[in-house]
Amino acid sequence: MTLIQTPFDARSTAAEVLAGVDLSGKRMIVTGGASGLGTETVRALAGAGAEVTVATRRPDAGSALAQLPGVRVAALDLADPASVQAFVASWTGPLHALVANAGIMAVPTRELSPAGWELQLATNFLGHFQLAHGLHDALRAAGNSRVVVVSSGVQRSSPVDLDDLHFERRPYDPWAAYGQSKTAGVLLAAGIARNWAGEAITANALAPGFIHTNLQRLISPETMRAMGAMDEDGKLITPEYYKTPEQGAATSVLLAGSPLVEGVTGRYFEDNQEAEVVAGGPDVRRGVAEWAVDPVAADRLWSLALETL
Ligand SMILES: NC(=O)c1ccc[n+]([C@@H]2O[C@H](COP(=O)([O-])OP(=O)(O)OC[C@H]3O[C@@H](n4cnc5c(N)ncnc54)[C@H](O)[C@@H]3O)[C@@H](O)[C@H]2O)c1
Repeated sequence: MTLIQTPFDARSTAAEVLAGVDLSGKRMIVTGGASGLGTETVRALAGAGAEVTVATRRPDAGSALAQLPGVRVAALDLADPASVQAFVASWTGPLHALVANAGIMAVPTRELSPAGWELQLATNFLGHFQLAHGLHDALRAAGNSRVVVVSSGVQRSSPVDLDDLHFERRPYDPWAAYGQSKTAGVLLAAGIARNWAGEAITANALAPGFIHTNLQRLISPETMRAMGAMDEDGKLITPEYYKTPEQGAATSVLLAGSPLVEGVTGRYFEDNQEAEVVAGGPDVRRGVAEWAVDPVAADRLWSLALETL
């Protein structure tokens, strides 16, 4: 399979990726759009003319973005099925792109969502699964639509344990739970590509790179120091390999709006390029793990997630 290449690289910004692209008339949703990468994703998509809904747990946090032309803010708590249902019920008309960007990382102890699911899986994967299914008709109605799943390089470290999704049988580990939820995101894109093929709905996943955002707030200082992102006095350092939020949002907007990936589906991107399939492992630095694009795992996870609807 030939990997898809674009003229952009790790340092390209979201605005650069969409330069000259006209998204007027396109209706898009960015979950978790009121902070970090989501905000830059919203800015770039709206800057290219799209009508963007910022789906956020705290609508007041999106009030500055709501001043931008074409941007509106709506309440959504992905961990709460009733909130997802209410968001879906309030949506009318077609949907051209759903950017599944919201996420939480490394919750220190095992927490459960209102439905009794492990919180990182519930937020990062199951909530987006429910949202995509609830918006399926709207995606179909657009005639040509895209689902973009913001995953992470940690998909290379953690397969999904299909027999113990919620850490009921194995000891809870904050990183294994985050990694599993991000692998599940890649499998979600694969599942949509497989199950909704023929409906003109494409789905792709991506890793944005490393970016200082609120996401790291639950990481221990020891881990931040080990990552080279904090000094001995607790001051944040920006290592060479970190991106700015504008660069971190670039691959999301490439997949949501660029004509360069028209019709592309079921793929995984890093730094604005499609990445190759690799054997997973904690020391692997690039690519998508075999277990994150395994069609059998995608189908099994799809079936398990359907049971939660
Ligand atoms: N920053 C990085 O280095 C990095 C690396 C890899 C992947 N990612 C992924 O990028 C995405 C964006 O993260 P970010 O770095 O901008 O962090 P962030 O914390 O700024 O953004 C995450 C957003 O998700 C929202 N969110 C969390 N729980 C939610 C819920 N239950 N319902 C609705 N919204 C919820 C938060 O309110 C926030 O707006 C995440 O999916 C994250 O896993 C980030």
